Amino acid sequence: MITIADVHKIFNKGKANQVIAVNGVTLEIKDGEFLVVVGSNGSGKTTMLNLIAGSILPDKGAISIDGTDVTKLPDYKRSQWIARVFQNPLSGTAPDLSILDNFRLASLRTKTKGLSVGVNDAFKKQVQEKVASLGMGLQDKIEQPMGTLSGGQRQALTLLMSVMDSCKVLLLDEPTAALDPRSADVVMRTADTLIKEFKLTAVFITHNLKDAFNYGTRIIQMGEGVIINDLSGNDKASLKQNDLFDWFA
Ligand SMILES: Nc1ncnc2c1ncn2[C@@H]1O[C@H](COP(=O)(O)OP(=O)(O)OP(=O)(O)O)[C@@H](O)[C@H]1O
Repeated sequence: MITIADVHKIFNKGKANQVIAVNGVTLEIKDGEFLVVVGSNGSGKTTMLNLIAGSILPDKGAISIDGTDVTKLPDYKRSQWIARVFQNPLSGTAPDLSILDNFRLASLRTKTKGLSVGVNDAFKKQVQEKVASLGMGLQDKIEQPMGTLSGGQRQALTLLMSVMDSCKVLLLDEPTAALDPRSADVVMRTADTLIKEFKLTAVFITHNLKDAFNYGTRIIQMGEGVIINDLSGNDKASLKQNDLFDWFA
């Protein structure tokens, strides 16, 4: 469970260009919940994600993960719980290294989920099987440098690598924004499968209302640094796509 209690974030405090990016958000994200976050540009979505990840610290309020108060912990100390996939497919992988070596690096990061670290054939076979599960035909290219792959292929592999370790929380910041519709679809379906398979708690920021409608167990809308809509369970399931468009009217 992630608990966010009355969290505030102000940039350039006291200066002419002060921005209240997050203005007192209180939110409990349950274990296994797949939370979709929508909202207009500048409404505070990425700031909220950064606060959960620890890449920025709040000015006020508290954040805990699994009962541990992480409010003052920097991001590298929160990485035992949290994996993150960014909008830019170039983030998160080493372009000059092969797919296989990128998996080796990822498996060294923490204790792995179902993959033993190694340089042997067994490790290679395990990586090939994992990569084959994406259905992108990349299992025959695992010796190829990561930088030679398309954005969609890289993003799908980044997802796979990010959930291999013992993380419980997956943060997705517009992971498909730079992808063509077909690749975006593959990446979203991969994310959905991995979230369910590893019983992850996920927070997914998107401007794509179709994805916001199709994925997730709960949806919130942010506006001017606060939560202005919050639907889960049957309320999320019975939401119509047009209702979602109306949120932005
Ligand atoms: N490092 C920063 N320094 C100053 N202002 C910032 C910083 N980061 C974010 N802001 C401001 O905080 C507000 C919220 O930004 P944030 O990126 O969280 O919004 P967002 O909802 O993710 O927007 P978008 O949909 O455009 O990505 C914006 O006004 C933004 O300009």
